[in-house]
Amino acid sequence: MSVHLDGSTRRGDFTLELALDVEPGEVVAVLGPNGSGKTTLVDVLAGLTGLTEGALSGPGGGAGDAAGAVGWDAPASRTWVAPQQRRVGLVLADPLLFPHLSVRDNVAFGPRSRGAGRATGRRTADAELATVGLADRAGARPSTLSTGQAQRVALARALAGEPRLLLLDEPLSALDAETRVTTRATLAARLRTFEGCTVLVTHDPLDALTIADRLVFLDAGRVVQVGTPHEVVSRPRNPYVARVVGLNLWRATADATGVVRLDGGAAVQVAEPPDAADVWVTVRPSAVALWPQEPHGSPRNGWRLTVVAVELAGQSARVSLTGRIDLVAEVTAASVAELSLHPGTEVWATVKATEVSTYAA
Ligand SMILES: Nc1ncnc2c1ncn2[C@@H]1O[C@H](COP(=O)(O)OP(=O)(O)OP(=O)(O)O)[C@@H](O)[C@H]1O
Repeated sequence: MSVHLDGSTRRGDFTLELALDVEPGEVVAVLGPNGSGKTTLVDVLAGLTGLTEGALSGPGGGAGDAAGAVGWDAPASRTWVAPQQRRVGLVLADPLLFPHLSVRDNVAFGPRSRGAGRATGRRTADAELATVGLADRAGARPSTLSTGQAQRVALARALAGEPRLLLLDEPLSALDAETRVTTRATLAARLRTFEGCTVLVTHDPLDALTIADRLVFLDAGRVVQVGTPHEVVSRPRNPYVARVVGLNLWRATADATGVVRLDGGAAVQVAEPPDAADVWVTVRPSAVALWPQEPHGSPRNGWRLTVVAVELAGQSARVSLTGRIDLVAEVTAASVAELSLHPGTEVWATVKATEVSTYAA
């Protein structure tokens, strides 16, 4: 049974207002800048914060009403289901394992607190630990686990309680880069067989793109874009979303002759005239070429711009430029040296018309 939220809540001056559906078996990733309301959303779903308006419904708590949705929170009708009755599993950045219990007893805690006997609780725990590759650490104390193992135990503990809604709030953010890769893979594999609803809050686009079926972007307490990873990557509709997926994005208007003019004035040559007047324009950073002087030759878009920042990552670099337009270019590390790219350097940036994509805004 799905989770359905359509409502708002207030925290001080901040208002979170959104509609969100999560289907069984679906993983929805929630992304957004700091302070956009991601944790507030998790708190609302978990029952730690109440709605001020609207309604939230989720799967029924007992085995018998598993097929039906029940109202979890609706201030107008004074409906309120307490957090412990919502069948919600929660995993945070900190695994928060009980230090005095073995790994097995940590994981058995969920089923035991729902009334399972000692033997059943331990059997459930062992089965869950096996699914996250930790069957051999069942007897260990949490203090002897690596950070990645501890987080996998936290996931097993949340799932051993057979939640209908699993909330993962930055579950990988405290891990180092290498551990993050392996833990992400374990998480993705485990979630593929989880039949309940999952909401994953993350700052990392890679988590969202590799684990989630659908992405929801929040900004200032509102949803700014929803889509599958493919839709979001190919057609961002918000500057924050474009930054996350690493694309240059502008709003623009197209006239009857097909000339595309960016908000801010610069005209852009495109290969195919857009089929709408109001459009989004995108350019991949790797499609931007940088030159010391104005290049001559094939028709292309060219602007004289000033370097604002250079970020090196391995053999490539992202170069932020400003001037007639703001643009990010991705060039080789060798070009950074050849063109002496550093804040203040003036360069020519060019983009072929065939590398400019447009779609209706
Ligand atoms: N208890 C509170 N009282 C008043 N305001 C709050 C409270 N908790 C959060 N806020 C405000 O609500 C807004 C949203 O916070 P929230 O923690 O949901 O954002 P977030 O997207 O999770 O941010 P981050 O990525 O930094 O964790 C912020 O402006 C924050 O200052």
